[in-house]
Amino acid sequence: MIEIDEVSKQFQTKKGTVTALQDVTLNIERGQIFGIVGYSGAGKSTLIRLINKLEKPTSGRIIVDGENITTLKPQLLRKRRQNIGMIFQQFNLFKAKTVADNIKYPLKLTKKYSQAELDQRVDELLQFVGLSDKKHDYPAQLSGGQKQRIGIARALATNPEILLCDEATSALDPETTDEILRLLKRINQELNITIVLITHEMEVVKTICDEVAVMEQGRIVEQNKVFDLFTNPVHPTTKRFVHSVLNDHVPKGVEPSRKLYRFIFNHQQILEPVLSQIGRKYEVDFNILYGSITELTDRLFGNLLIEAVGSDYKVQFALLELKQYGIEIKEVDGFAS
Ligand SMILES: Nc1ncnc2c1ncn2[C@@H]1O[C@H](COP(=O)(O)OP(=O)(O)OP(=O)(O)O)[C@@H](O)[C@H]1O
Repeated sequence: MIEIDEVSKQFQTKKGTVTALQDVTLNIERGQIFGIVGYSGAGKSTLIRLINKLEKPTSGRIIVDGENITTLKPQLLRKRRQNIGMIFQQFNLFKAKTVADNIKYPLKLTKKYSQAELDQRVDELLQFVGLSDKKHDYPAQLSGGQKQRIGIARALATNPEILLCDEATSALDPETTDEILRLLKRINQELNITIVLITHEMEVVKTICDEVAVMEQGRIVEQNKVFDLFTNPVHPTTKRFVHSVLNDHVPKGVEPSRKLYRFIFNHQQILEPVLSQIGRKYEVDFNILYGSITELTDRLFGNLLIEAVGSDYKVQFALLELKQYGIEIKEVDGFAS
């Protein structure tokens, strides 16, 4: 649905040329919630702003719904933009307009609707985001979460097929963040809208994304389905992001001389008491030092830090048999992982 093809973007500044994006290629399929994660300055905002041509690429092509938007004439571009809604970290509501007028704004630009139709659409959207009672309020009378709901209602007004979210929950507390993420999930599932979101918070990716690209210094350093990226991160930056939410560190006070392993397993094995069975068979005690079971895109992901106590060769046999159950086992060498 969205193809970003070898896109680079440079900004000319007083201090010289800044390269914000370098040869970025990305394919975002219809119906997905696609996350783009990276630290500050990685190029996320620039990338998302290219999708609705708020920025123009220096080179490369951006194809949305089969159409090259990089070469679109202004009039057609205005029309195509109605198909792409956008929400922002700071909500970007018009302070002097009521909630209803904020939501009507993009519809009025199209000049296609009667007053009665505008009012009906506002009512529908307010009901969808759960704020029907705020219709005549001004943004200053709303909480952050409510402002973002209105931002979302406004972005959905023209019935877009794509919703771009620029750090949409970064200004919100964790509870409100959860509410907004649940609303985004509903938008994706009930309205079948493809969502592209940028964030520096891996928790957001973990909660709602299907697929994710990790950015660093203007490049995509890794891209994968969320489950695969969390269970098997490859690039050091991805590992740092993943570790930030999985808390899979070695607890303080564990001496480096002990035999430690990281066990990674999925839903199937969680149900089976393989660890105790195999431990008994080979006279190996498995001590769980740290464990987490995380839900990722509706699948469970188990991650245990385990000490194996037993003679070396029996431990090796036990580990071999555990691997046959599909458990991935990594030796934790000097606690570096
Ligand atoms: N309009 C601009 N003019 C000059 N440089 C820019 C401009 N926009 C972005 N940049 C630079 O491009 C690089 C990428 O910025 P961008 O805002 O896309 O990153 P980001 O990952 O979204 O970071 P943040 O989360 O801090 O916004 C940075 O070095 C930034 O300073």
